[in-house]
Amino acid sequence: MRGVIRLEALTRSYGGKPAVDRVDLEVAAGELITLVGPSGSGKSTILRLIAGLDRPDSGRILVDDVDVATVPPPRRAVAMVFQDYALFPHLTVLGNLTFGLRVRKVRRAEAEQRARVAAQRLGIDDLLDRYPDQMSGGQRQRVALARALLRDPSVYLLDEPLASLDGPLRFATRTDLLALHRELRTTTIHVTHDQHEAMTLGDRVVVLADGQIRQVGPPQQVYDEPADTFVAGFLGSPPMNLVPGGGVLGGDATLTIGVRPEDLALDDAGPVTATVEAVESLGSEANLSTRCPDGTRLIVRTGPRPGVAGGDEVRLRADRLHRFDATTGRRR
Ligand SMILES: Nc1ncnc2c1ncn2[C@@H]1O[C@H](COP(=O)(O)OP(=O)(O)OP(=O)(O)O)[C@@H](O)[C@H]1O
Repeated sequence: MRGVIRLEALTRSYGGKPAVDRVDLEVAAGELITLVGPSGSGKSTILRLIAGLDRPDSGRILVDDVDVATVPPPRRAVAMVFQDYALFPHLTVLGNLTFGLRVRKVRRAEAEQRARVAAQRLGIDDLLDRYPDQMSGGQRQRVALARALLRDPSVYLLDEPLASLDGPLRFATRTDLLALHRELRTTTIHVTHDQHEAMTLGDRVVVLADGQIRQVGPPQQVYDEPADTFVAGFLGSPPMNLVPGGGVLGGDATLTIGVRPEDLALDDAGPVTATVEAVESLGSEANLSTRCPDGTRLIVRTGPRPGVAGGDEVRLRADRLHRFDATTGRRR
């Protein structure tokens, strides 16, 4: 089926250290999947292996049920978009968009017609005569996306395509990406280390650490039921409070107890006593940094204007706890 990707025990090492370590993953036709993980966790390497820009040491990559090992990069049914656009500086937007079509012997008039349609879709049809250095980062990224669109691939591979955009533009482009995917339903693998993108963009999210998959699932599920303490600490900002042994949150030495900042509340009848060390006000909400008598630090998310200040003693209630094995870190 068009757009199905299967990775089987995919492995790639550099200098004896695995960058991608026995990764198994199946991406369904039409799915938008997000790879997240800290810097160096192997996200880009996975994309480069699928695109054929690098070769695995072992394992298989199947695109549309075909083992792509012997298929050279230009003939793979994938289009990759990088963070740094990789546009030709000496060509106009129209030139950049039609270049690949012309190489594939599409006639000029048809190539230009198709380029105009793609440009319209991404809202850059008034920029066709500009050169890359006459555009903003956001506009260049749209050109890169339009160019990927023109390849009509089975699979899009997006490597942090929004990373160089900021603020409202990043939000707008993210929304556009989602709309585009809803319309085209082309299988997309999207790499990011941005929390918001991980939570909002994908049908499923894949959390990577040290080249290995830690968890795969719908974003909300991964957030609500992290498979281990790494995933628990990685998704969420501020991250989940993790207390080895449970301490003030109860539990025992075989457990690490986790509680998300938003699951802690100020409550005069709450069982946990703590001292406020700092209040970080974010306008729509506030984060309190608190410390318990046994030294445990707990971050608490409250609404705006929590009515407490540094030095105040408060009582806390935990509404939802997560239990992890103290030794393995796995969810229990
Ligand atoms: N060409 C290469 N030569 C040597 N080591 C490499 C090469 N490419 C990647 N690595 C190493 O492989 C590991 C994974 O790198 P990769 O770029 O896939 O991580 P990433 O998760 O995409 O990181 P980032 O978020 O920083 O882009 C890192 O330790 C990196 O240093």
